[in-house]
Amino acid sequence: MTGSHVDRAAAQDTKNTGTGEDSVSPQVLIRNVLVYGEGAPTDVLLGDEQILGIGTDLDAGSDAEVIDGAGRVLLPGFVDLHTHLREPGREDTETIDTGSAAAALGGYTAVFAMANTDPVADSVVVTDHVWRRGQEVGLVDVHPVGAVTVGLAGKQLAEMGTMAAGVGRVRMFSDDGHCVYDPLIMRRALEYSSSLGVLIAQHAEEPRLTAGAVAHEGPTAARLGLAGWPRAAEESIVARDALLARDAGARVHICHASTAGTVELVKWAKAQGIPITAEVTPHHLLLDDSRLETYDGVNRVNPPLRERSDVEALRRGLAEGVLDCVATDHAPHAEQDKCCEFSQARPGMLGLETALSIVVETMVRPGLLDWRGVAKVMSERPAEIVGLDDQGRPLEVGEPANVVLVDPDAEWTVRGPELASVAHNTPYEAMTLPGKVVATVLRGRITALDGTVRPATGSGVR
Ligand SMILES: NC(=O)N[C@@H](CC(=O)O)C(=O)O
Ligand SMILES: [Zn+2]
Repeated sequence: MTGSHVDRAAAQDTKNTGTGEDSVSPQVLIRNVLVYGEGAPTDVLLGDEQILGIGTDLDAGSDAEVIDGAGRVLLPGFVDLHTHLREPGREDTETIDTGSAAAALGGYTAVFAMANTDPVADSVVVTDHVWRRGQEVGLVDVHPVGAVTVGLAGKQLAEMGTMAAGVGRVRMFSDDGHCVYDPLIMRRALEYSSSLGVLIAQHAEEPRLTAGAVAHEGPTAARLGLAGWPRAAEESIVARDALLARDAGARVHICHASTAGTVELVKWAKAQGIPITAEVTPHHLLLDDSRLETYDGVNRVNPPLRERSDVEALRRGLAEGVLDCVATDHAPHAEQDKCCEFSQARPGMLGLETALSIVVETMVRPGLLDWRGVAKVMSERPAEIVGLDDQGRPLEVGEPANVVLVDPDAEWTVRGPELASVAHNTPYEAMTLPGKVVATVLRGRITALDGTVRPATGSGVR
């Protein structure tokens, strides 16, 4: 049994024996905070399930932990639709424990753990394990993503229905890391997903166009002698899948949009009424392929860092709502898999603990998003896209007590070894970034405060 369950049982006892106001058990009082960064400072009182009160001079009683919210912004807890936690299989790079810690420190109250583990999450045994382990750790809701095809091999549909019906209630399926390339398989997956009420998330990469590719196809890769990944490899699949979704009457979600053309295609598809959604990663909002000059493997990622014009288009697309949300594509890799020659380095970079700061740097500071906009792209839209009704909810009395407290003015310097992940492959090493998560609260329980994780009692988190 997890600590949070124990806490809830204790709170339940209080409810049963207490009287009147005492019967509610407040856990956390945040004083003088700007809700969504707007209006006048107010107090927010969180119970073990719900937001109990928003107003001035709230009285929490002696049980509650008080957090100073002055100068800080309160948002709904973040939801990440794209996280690689590497358990089972590569626990030398990340585990559900360490990844959950990174998520809590990054302000997340729910993450979606991608299926490219070993064994692949193509069966209910694996997806239920991921969910259960996440609940035991108790720092963030770890929703398993199921594979679309058996072994991510693209040949045969996985048992999506069984995974959706399991304890882990899989809501999203993806072969991420691989594209569901065969259009017939993709069409069947979309048809099946719409009858199950689940979502297919596509890693859009036309594999014949990217064979051997390690970097964005452009002048930089040409000069550095790196094999190029053309924009068309992504865009052709985005266009194809929009059309397949239209015909199937199914929703499709585009993982890690990286080109200006993808933004245009998603915009076009939405204008046709096609139920398409898309995410963008923090690294594609900040970094471009000039990073490759050093041949440092830390900058290798799929899809690759593009050109400045793509970065600008992605920012605009996110600001305008063409791109729906930010997803980290947190992808831990071992030192030995990153330090080698650029072309040999594994693609992927850490993202959970730095996502908010990159969004502040690329979207808030330039005036492209206000804090309500940040709540939309990091909490509300991702929760809506996967149909989570307990996350990304408005900060109102009676809504779930899943929140993140942000210091918009704090600056911090990123040091890979200080991050909670087992692996250290952050592309922001030694960079000073704006905006810091002060506290994360999941169902009224503080999971991270002032840069320290608060393990649930008995969770076994190290
Ligand atoms: N993004 C990456 O470069 N790598 C991801 C897979 C993926 O998201 O495509 C990984 O699992 O390492
Ligand atoms: Zn991917």
